[in-house]
Amino acid sequence: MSLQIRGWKHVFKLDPARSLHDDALERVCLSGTDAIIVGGSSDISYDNTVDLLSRIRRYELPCVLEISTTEAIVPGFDLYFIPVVLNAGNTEWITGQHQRALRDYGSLLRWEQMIPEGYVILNENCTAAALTEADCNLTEQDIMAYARMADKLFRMPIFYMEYSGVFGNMEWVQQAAKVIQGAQLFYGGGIDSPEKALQASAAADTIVVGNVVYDNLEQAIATVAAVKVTL
Ligand SMILES: CC(C)=CCC/C(C)=C/CC/C(C)=C/CC/C(C)=C/CC/C(C)=C/CC/C(C)=C/CC/C(C)=C/COP(=O)(O)OP(=O)(O)O
Ligand SMILES: O=P(O)(O)OC[C@@H](O)CO
Ligand SMILES: [Mg+2]
Repeated sequence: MSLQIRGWKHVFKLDPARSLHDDALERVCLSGTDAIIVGGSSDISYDNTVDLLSRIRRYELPCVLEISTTEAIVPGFDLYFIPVVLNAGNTEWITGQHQRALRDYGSLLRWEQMIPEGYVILNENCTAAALTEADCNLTEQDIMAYARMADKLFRMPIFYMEYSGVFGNMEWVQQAAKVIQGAQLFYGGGIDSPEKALQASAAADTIVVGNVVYDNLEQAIATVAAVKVTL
């Protein structure tokens, strides 16, 4: 299993607050996806995160925690993604919680496991937009500025275009891919078929597939083969 995120084309995002039968989890973990991200924007607890991690650990694939609350930072993940919501209206989600976490635990961290994500939330109706009070009323130029901010100004390893719940504007994703150089472009939101997976994968480096795992498992599994060439 590879922890080099650079090579990841497809990842599933599983939500500790939602239930997934063992058989479904097995199909997800054996699907050929590059990694599992554990994360969500509401009702995430230490207990439901530990539970999901231990179930995923039956399988040999990378497992990443996308931190959404300090109360649910569970040891034992391969990597930790740390969202920084660049278009958050409330600075708690840009530096506020991060500063307090670093103040309290900064000297104990294994930095090689911590990967910051420059997030831009683009679906104004998603839970994360409400939580972070994100300004989603953005033009293409605004978004490209955020892409450059993540990539060139802050040199973040990941720029994440987050449309959680709806399929986004692929032209904007393509434009972002053109303006960033060092950062890896993650796209997530509304991928619920192989066709959409292919479209998103043509624009972004890594696609993130979430809700469809819970809504239509067959379609979710089919997104993997759509973007990953098996030799
Ligand atoms: C053992 C160990 C590793 C110790 C580490 C110690 C430690 C404390 C390290 C801290 C390092 C650090 C700086 C942490 C940051 C702390 C923190 C809480 C930061 C805030 C992160 C943040 C901005 C969260 C916002 C929420 C967010 C953007 C979530 C994104 C994911 C998302 C949109 C998921 C989809 O959610 P879903 O619920 O599915 O939503 P829908 O309803 O739309 O489907
Ligand atoms: O749940 P969906 O809409 O697939 O989005 C995936 C992911 O980007 C959510 O953080
Ligand atoms: Mg979701």
